[in-house]
Amino acid sequence: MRRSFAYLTIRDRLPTILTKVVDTIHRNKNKFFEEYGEAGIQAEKQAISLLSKLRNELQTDKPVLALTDCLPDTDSWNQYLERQQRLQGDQESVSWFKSPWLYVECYMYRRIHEALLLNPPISDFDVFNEGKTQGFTESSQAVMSLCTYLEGINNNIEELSKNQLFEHFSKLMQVSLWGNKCDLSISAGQENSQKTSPLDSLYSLLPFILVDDTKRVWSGLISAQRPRESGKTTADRVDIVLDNAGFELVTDLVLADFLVSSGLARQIHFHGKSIPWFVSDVTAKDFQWTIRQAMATNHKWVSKCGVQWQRYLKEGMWCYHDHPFWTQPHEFCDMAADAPDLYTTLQGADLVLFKGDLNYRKLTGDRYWEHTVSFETALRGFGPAPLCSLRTLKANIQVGLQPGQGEKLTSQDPSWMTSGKYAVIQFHNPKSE
Ligand SMILES: O=P(O)(O)OC[C@H]1O[C@](O)(CO)[C@@H](O)[C@@H]1O
Ligand SMILES: [Mn+2]
Repeated sequence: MRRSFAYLTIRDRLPTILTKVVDTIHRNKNKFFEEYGEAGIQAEKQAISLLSKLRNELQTDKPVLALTDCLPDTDSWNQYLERQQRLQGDQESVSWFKSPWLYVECYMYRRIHEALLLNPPISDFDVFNEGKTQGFTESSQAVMSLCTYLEGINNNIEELSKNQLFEHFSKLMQVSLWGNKCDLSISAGQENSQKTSPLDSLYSLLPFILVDDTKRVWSGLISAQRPRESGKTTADRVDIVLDNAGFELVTDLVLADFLVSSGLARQIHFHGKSIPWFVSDVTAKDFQWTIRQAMATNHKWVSKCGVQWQRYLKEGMWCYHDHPFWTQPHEFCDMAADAPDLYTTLQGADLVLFKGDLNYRKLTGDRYWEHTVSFETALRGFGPAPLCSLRTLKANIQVGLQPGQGEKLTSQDPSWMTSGKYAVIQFHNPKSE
């Protein structure tokens, strides 16, 4: 694994992220003092010392330790560790550099959370909050042009033909896809916002979409349409398994708005993270903050979108959920056994959109599959509902390509799988295969 992308992530990117976390906590010392007095200062010191210890364990390849906090998922994490220890033969060998990349990377974020949880006055401090809010603020131009575009569609949505609706659907899927470039984990927390209008670049980005199943996704949604109580004929529910806050979340909200206002779906269920995760992932707080922020923006169409989104939530057309499974290291083919309630929830959807790279790694079990292996094979039975991954490539894994396509890409651009420059819109319908 030396020199591999996984190795370099653990050696370089994760310690950098931890150093930034320590720095963020330290910079907020005065705030903790103002809020909690001396207890706040003690908590700050204690959390920093736990995080420094964590960084040292990582850098010196120490064994992975059991969690000591008491969250509902603590036991499950510790059982997962025991399973790894059994698989690898002994306790010592489950260490940072000798364990699956997906596991240790998820574990690091869970340990960061533990360090705060063990220091009660500051336990709900989100160490990644600043970066996420900054990501939104710095993308304001792109947010404005996107909301203006949506207003243009919504304005005469009743008059649009099926073909015109498909064109808008396809564009907004692509916007949401490219929104995934803006994550803060790949850049180790370095600013990574969207400066220009994504709509203007869609055409020139088309050659970078390696698999584009948009038409299949569309057909799936159309075939799920039924007459509803409202008098409209729509599919019932689209679920969006969110990835990053900031610009990406806005692209997802815009897509969700379009799905509802066009009558393609009656309801949208969003799935976010219950703890701060992979630097920029959406938590309930980020979700609410983004909508409030949009409402308060001094731009007619952005604030109109914000007000509409709030109304959708209030009236139940949109709902937000989180589930501890999303912040565990499990591959999604384990979901039916390890989180049956979540699996059952997803089964109620007509379509589940999985945003981002980490979700792709979990969908495909983060294995080095041959590039020509089908998406269905890599899912290994996971298929609660028709599903689609919208992912820019940021990890050494890609399935469902044409024979020779991967080799050609490697010869043209050796970092094609990790640069975030390429993307896929990859669909699987468990019901039709
Ligand atoms: O936000 P995303 O798209 O899931 O990306 C998360 C990033 O974190 C990584 O796990 C690397 O740390 C990559 O897979 C990816 O670059
Ligand atoms: Mn992410």
